[in-house]
Amino acid sequence: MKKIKDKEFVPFITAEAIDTRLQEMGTKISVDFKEDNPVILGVLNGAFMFLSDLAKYISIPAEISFIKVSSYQGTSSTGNVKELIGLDAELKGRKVIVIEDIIDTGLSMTHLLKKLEINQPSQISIVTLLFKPEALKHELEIDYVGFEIPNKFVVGYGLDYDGFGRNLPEIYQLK
Ligand SMILES: O=P(O)(O)OC[C@H]1O[C@H](OP(=O)(O)OP(=O)(O)O)[C@H](O)[C@@H]1O
Ligand SMILES: Nc1nc2[nH]cnc2c(=O)[nH]1
Repeated sequence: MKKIKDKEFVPFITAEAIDTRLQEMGTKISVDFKEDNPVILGVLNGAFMFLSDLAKYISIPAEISFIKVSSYQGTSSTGNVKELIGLDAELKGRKVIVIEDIIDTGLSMTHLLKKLEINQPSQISIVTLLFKPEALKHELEIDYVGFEIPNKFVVGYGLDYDGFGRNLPEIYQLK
């Protein structure tokens, strides 16, 4: 059991299970983008730990950068998504790989894709560590999913509850 602020969380995905899955994902991405010099864009804040660990298993030349969009406060969606900030890589004609920690309703990713498309990349692929199929409200084609999970709030491994819990090396589920 893990108490974060006022809520209790139970262990859900171990650090070992995450590492094993990241090896598989990194290997697949390395094969699929071998010739492409892709631009890998991590979505802050949540994806910082996922991308830093995943990147170690990506063995091909790739540009890595981070961008930021935010829509969540506490444990439920506020529905309003902020602007995209921090995009410094040239995307025109390039293959872009977007790295998210979680796709829940799909609102953030839908919004982000619209913003990225303005920059005319040749392709955008979506990678997410966690995906809640039951929560999805916006149609999305997700190319690489680490774990499909039930529609329950999770923290750890980059994911926060009110800013806390991101540093936990494993993932916990709301009790
Ligand atoms: O599919 P959705 O329902 O839109 O939810 C997913 C989004 O929520 C989280 O970000 P958040 O806005 O909490 O920002 P953070 O990454 O800084 O924690 C997560 O990183 C995704 O971007
Ligand atoms: N921490 C956290 N952020 C989210 N953003 C969307 N869904 C979630 C979730 O389950 N946990």
